[in-house]
Amino acid sequence: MPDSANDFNCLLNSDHIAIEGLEVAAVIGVFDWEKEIKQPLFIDLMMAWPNRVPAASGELTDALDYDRVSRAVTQWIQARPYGLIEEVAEMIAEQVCREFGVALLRVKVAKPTAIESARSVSVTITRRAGDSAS
Ligand SMILES: Nc1nc2c(c(=O)[nH]1)N=C([C@H](O)[C@@H](O)CO)CN2
Repeated sequence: MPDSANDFNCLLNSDHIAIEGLEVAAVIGVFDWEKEIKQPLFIDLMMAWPNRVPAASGELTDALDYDRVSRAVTQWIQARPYGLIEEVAEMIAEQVCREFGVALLRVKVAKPTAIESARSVSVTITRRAGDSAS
Protein backbone atom coordinates (compact mmCIF):
# COMPACT_ATOMS: atom_id res chain seq x y z
CA MET A 1 0.00 0.00 0.00
CA PRO A 2 1.45 3.44 -0.84
CA ASP A 3 2.43 5.65 2.11
CA SER A 4 -0.25 8.23 1.36
CA ALA A 5 -2.95 5.54 1.60
CA ASN A 6 -1.52 4.41 4.96
CA ASP A 7 -1.44 8.00 6.13
CA PHE A 8 -5.03 8.57 5.06
CA ASN A 9 -6.23 5.45 6.92
CA CYS A 10 -4.28 6.67 9.93
CA LEU A 11 -6.03 10.04 9.67
CA LEU A 12 -9.47 8.42 9.42
CA ASN A 13 -8.79 6.29 12.50
CA SER A 14 -7.46 9.15 14.63
CA ASP A 15 -9.00 12.25 16.13
CA HIS A 16 -9.20 15.02 13.61
CA ILE A 17 -10.72 18.39 12.85
CA ALA A 18 -12.30 18.96 9.45
CA ILE A 19 -13.16 22.05 7.46
CA GLU A 20 -15.43 21.37 4.49
CA GLY A 21 -16.18 23.50 1.46
CA LEU A 22 -14.25 26.61 2.46
CA GLU A 23 -14.90 28.97 -0.47
CA VAL A 24 -12.05 31.27 -1.49
CA ALA A 25 -12.09 33.68 -4.44
CA ALA A 26 -8.68 33.16 -6.05
CA VAL A 27 -6.56 34.17 -9.01
CA ILE A 28 -5.99 30.60 -10.20
CA GLY A 29 -5.15 29.01 -13.52
CA VAL A 30 -2.45 28.44 -16.11
CA PHE A 31 -4.00 30.46 -18.94
CA ASP A 32 -3.49 34.22 -19.43
CA TRP A 33 -7.23 35.01 -19.21
CA GLU A 34 -7.35 33.31 -15.82
CA LYS A 35 -4.76 35.71 -14.43
CA GLU A 36 -7.21 38.61 -14.95
CA ILE A 37 -10.16 37.20 -13.01
CA LYS A 38 -11.08 35.59 -9.71
CA GLN A 39 -12.53 32.08 -9.62
CA PRO A 40 -13.87 30.18 -6.62
CA LEU A 41 -11.87 27.39 -5.04
CA PHE A 42 -13.44 25.07 -2.47
CA ILE A 43 -11.08 23.70 0.16
CA ASP A 44 -11.61 20.62 2.32
CA LEU A 45 -9.18 19.96 5.17
CA MET A 46 -8.89 16.98 7.49
CA MET A 47 -6.27 17.61 10.20
CA ALA A 48 -5.11 15.15 12.86
CA TRP A 49 -5.51 16.63 16.34
CA PRO A 50 -5.78 15.11 19.85
CA ASN A 51 -9.32 16.30 20.63
CA ARG A 52 -9.43 14.69 24.11
CA VAL A 53 -7.19 17.48 25.41
CA PRO A 54 -9.54 20.41 24.60
CA ALA A 55 -12.55 18.24 25.50
CA ALA A 56 -11.11 17.81 29.01
CA SER A 57 -9.92 21.39 29.51
CA GLY A 58 -12.66 23.28 27.66
CA GLU A 59 -9.91 25.61 26.46
CA LEU A 60 -9.84 26.93 22.89
CA THR A 61 -6.06 27.24 23.25
CA ASP A 62 -5.85 23.41 23.48
CA ALA A 63 -8.02 23.00 20.39
CA LEU A 64 -7.13 23.40 16.74
CA ASP A 65 -9.13 26.58 16.14
CA TYR A 66 -10.97 25.98 12.84
CA ASP A 67 -11.84 29.68 12.64
CA ARG A 68 -8.15 30.71 12.69
CA VAL A 69 -7.21 27.96 10.23
CA SER A 70 -9.99 29.01 7.80
CA ARG A 71 -8.96 32.64 7.91
CA ALA A 72 -5.28 31.79 7.43
CA VAL A 73 -5.96 29.50 4.47
CA THR A 74 -8.06 32.21 2.80
CA GLN A 75 -5.32 34.79 3.36
CA TRP A 76 -2.53 32.51 2.00
CA ILE A 77 -4.48 31.70 -1.18
CA GLN A 78 -5.32 35.35 -1.81
CA ALA A 79 -1.75 36.56 -1.16
CA ARG A 80 -0.67 35.83 -4.75
CA PRO A 81 -1.79 34.28 -8.05
CA TYR A 82 -1.43 30.51 -8.50
CA GLY A 83 -1.27 28.38 -11.65
CA LEU A 84 -2.11 24.76 -10.87
CA ILE A 85 -4.50 23.72 -8.12
CA GLU A 86 -1.77 21.22 -7.14
CA GLU A 87 0.40 24.21 -6.08
CA VAL A 88 -2.39 25.51 -3.87
CA ALA A 89 -2.85 22.12 -2.19
CA GLU A 90 0.89 21.76 -1.41
CA MET A 91 1.12 25.32 -0.11
CA ILE A 92 -1.85 24.78 2.24
CA ALA A 93 -0.46 21.47 3.53
CA GLU A 94 2.97 22.95 4.26
CA GLN A 95 1.66 26.11 5.91
CA VAL A 96 -0.99 24.42 8.08
CA CYS A 97 1.61 21.93 9.39
CA ARG A 98 4.13 24.71 10.06
CA GLU A 99 1.84 27.41 11.47
CA PHE A 100 -0.60 25.27 13.46
CA GLY A 101 1.55 22.30 14.52
CA VAL A 102 -0.55 19.76 12.62
CA ALA A 103 1.29 16.45 12.18
CA LEU A 104 -0.83 14.85 9.44
CA LEU A 105 -3.47 16.22 7.13
CA ARG A 106 -5.46 15.76 3.96
CA VAL A 107 -6.16 18.69 1.65
CA LYS A 108 -8.64 18.77 -1.22
CA VAL A 109 -8.77 21.74 -3.59
CA ALA A 110 -11.74 21.87 -5.98
CA LYS A 111 -12.17 24.25 -8.92
CA PRO A 112 -15.79 24.11 -10.09
CA THR A 113 -15.33 26.61 -12.96
CA ALA A 114 -12.53 24.61 -14.64
CA ILE A 115 -14.54 22.42 -17.02
CA GLU A 116 -17.90 23.61 -18.27
CA SER A 117 -19.33 20.13 -18.65
CA ALA A 118 -18.11 18.90 -15.24
CA ARG A 119 -19.55 19.83 -11.85
CA SER A 120 -16.02 20.28 -10.51
CA VAL A 121 -12.41 19.10 -10.70
CA SER A 122 -10.14 18.63 -7.72
CA VAL A 123 -6.82 17.41 -6.35
CA THR A 124 -6.40 15.68 -3.00
CA ILE A 125 -3.14 15.19 -1.12
CA THR A 126 -2.20 13.61 2.20
CA ARG A 127 0.92 14.96 3.89
CA ARG A 128 2.86 14.63 7.13
CA ALA A 129 4.65 17.56 8.76
CA GLY A 130 8.14 17.76 7.30
CA ASP A 131 7.21 16.10 3.98
CA SER A 132 8.91 17.91 1.13
CA ALA A 133 6.65 19.20 -1.66
CA SER A 134 8.46 17.02 -4.25
N1 LIG B 1 -3.99 18.82 -13.13
C1 LIG B 1 -4.37 20.07 -13.51
N2 LIG B 1 -4.80 20.25 -14.77
C2 LIG B 1 -5.17 21.49 -15.15
C3 LIG B 1 -5.12 22.58 -14.26
C4 LIG B 1 -4.67 22.33 -12.94
O1 LIG B 1 -4.61 23.24 -12.07
N3 LIG B 1 -4.30 21.07 -12.60
N4 LIG B 1 -5.52 23.82 -14.68
C5 LIG B 1 -5.96 24.03 -15.90
C6 LIG B 1 -6.50 25.34 -16.29
O2 LIG B 1 -6.11 26.37 -15.42
C7 LIG B 1 -8.02 25.17 -16.37
O3 LIG B 1 -8.56 25.07 -15.06
C8 LIG B 1 -8.73 26.25 -17.12
O4 LIG B 1 -10.07 25.86 -17.35
C9 LIG B 1 -6.00 22.97 -16.93
N5 LIG B 1 -5.60 21.69 -16.42
